[in-house]
Order: sequence, then structure tokens, then C-alpha cells
Amino acid sequence: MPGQLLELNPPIVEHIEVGIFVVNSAFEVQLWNQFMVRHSGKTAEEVLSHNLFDLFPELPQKWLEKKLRSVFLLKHFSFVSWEQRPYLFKFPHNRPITGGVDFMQQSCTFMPLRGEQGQIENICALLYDMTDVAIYQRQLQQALHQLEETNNRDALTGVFNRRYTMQRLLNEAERAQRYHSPLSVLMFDLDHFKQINDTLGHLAGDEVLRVCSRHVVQLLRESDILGRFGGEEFLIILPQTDLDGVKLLGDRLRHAIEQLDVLIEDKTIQITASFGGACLMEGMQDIEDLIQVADLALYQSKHAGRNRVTVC
Ligand SMILES: Nc1nc2c(ncn2[C@@H]2O[C@H](COP(=O)(O)OP(=O)(O)OP(=O)(O)O)[C@@H](O)[C@H]2O)c(=O)[nH]1
Repeated sequence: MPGQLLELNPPIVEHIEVGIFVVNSAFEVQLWNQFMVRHSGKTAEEVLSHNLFDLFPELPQKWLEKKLRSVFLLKHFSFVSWEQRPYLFKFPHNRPITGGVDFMQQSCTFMPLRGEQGQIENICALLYDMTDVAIYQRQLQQALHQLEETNNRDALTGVFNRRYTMQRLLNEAERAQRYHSPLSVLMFDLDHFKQINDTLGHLAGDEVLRVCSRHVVQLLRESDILGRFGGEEFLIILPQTDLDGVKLLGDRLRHAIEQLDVLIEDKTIQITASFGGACLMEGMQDIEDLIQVADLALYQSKHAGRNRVTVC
């Protein structure tokens, strides 16, 4: 047979859609099937009796030598999955580049082959093309990630929804208590929003909510979390922020919202919002207490005439 110095079942070995190659204890190639020829671009004549690592410098030599030596020594099968090590050989693949994998993804089984005296003379490697599986798994993970993202977002504004915001607040409160770092929340509510709905229509009200939340997000830090709490009420979680910081941010956001021109059809309208801030204190039982204090501060802002910031 052209592709082998060893007698294995020739037609199967040559034509199976699995890479099969055999090396001896000096890592010299003893068998090289059609799959390996096709994907490596090297014919059996070019590789037989040559050292595998000289032929393919891209192989992870140190790791693979250790793996092969352990098969010789322990006389056991060994396996490496594409999930641990995406590929051994840099074989191209013919899948769309949008799949996001650079080379053929490979899993490999190493099988000890006994000589006539029962000693291990060679190792047969079976190389499986796992590219499709890897691409599907990647796509599945992306889809799950997107689903999770959508599940955490408010459909109208795209900011986080109430459930997710509460979950994050719980996590941030635990972290703040563990590391003794400040944590604040800033609640805000658009003023006279009902009037916008009543005079310009519900769709205009929706657009105001969208524009306003987009604008606020841009003014926050990466670590801040903006959530829509319900209706026209929002909550911002501010890790590493004390009451002075909340007041400062509240003033900045209040001013920014006041300055915002919201274009509804061909009219621009102005809006304002009232703010209430609170900082996590010792003695608070849970995050509900923190929200309650912020809510109270917000109520005071409304009560004092709206378009203002109160922190407690
Ligand atoms: N367009 C729109 N309106 C909403 C949405 N959710 C709640 N609203 C409306 O928001 C309005 C809130 O009214 P109020 O609670 O009286 O508050 P307000 O008019 O802003 O008055 P103050 O908060 O006291 O300044 C109601 O008319 C709700 O129908 C929404 O998703 N889209």
C-alpha cells in the first residue's frame, strides 16, 4: 500500500473520513492515510519514515511528545478533545469564515499498537474533524448569550429590566458589604409624564422614554447599571459611590435631561426629571431598605416642585 509501512486494513484506512496516522517510538511516520494527505497537502511518500515534528513544526511538540510517550509507557489509549485543544495540525477547513474558527477543529485518539512480542512499537492516531460541531456549539452559545441579554433588557428602552436590576443590586450590595466599599442608588422619574402621553400620544411618550434612557446611559460609567423600574421610573446602581457622588451625578443628569431636545415628529419637546439618591448604610436589613430611602428622597424632590435632586 502506498500510504503505509504497516499492515492495517488498507481500504478502510485509506478511505475513511477520519485522519489516521501511525508513528513509531522515534515519532517517525509509519502510516499516513488519504484524509491526512488531503488535509495536510503532504503525500504519503513525503512523510513516511520522517519525524512528525520535523514535518509539522506547528504541532505542540512538548505536549504531544509527552502524550505519546505516556501511551508507549502506560500502554493505554489516550484522547484529546477539540474543547481542550482546538487543533493539533493547522489544517484549513472549507466552512464559511463567519463560523469563527480559523483551522479545522480536531479531536484525537491515540491507540497503542503491539508488536509480535506484545511490546508497544507504534501508536495509531485517529484524527476527527470536529469543525461543524465547534461552529454549531459556538453559534448555540452566542444564541444563548443573546437570549439571556434580551431576557435581562426592557423591550422599550433597551436598558436593564426591573428583575435583572434587582438581581444586580443584590449582588452589588453583597460585594459592597464584603469589601466595605460604598454603594449608592439613584432613582429618577420623569416629571408630568402623563401630560406628554395625554397631549402627544402614547407613542410620543414611548419615544421620550427611549431618548431619555439612551442619553442617560451615555453619561454613566461602565460599572454603573441603569434599569427601568417601571413606567417612567428608572434606577441607577452606582458601585463605589458615596452620597456626595450620588448628589454630583444626580445634578449632572438632572441638568442633562433638562437640556435634552426630544424630537417628536417635527416638534421638539423639553422634559425634566426628579431624582432621589441613597447610600447603603449599616443597619439596613436588605436592598429593599435602600430602595425605600431612595424612593422617599425622590418623593421629596417631587413634593418640593420637581426637577430637583434629593439625597438621604
Ligand atoms: N408612553 C408610555 N407611558 C407610560 C409607560 N409606562 C407608564 N406610562 C405612563 O406614565 C404616566 C405616569 O403618570 P404619573 O404616575 O401620574 O406621573 P407623572 O405624570 O410623570 O407625574 P409626576 O411623576 O408626579 O411628575 C402614566 O400616564 C402612565 O400611563 C410606557 O411604557 N410608555
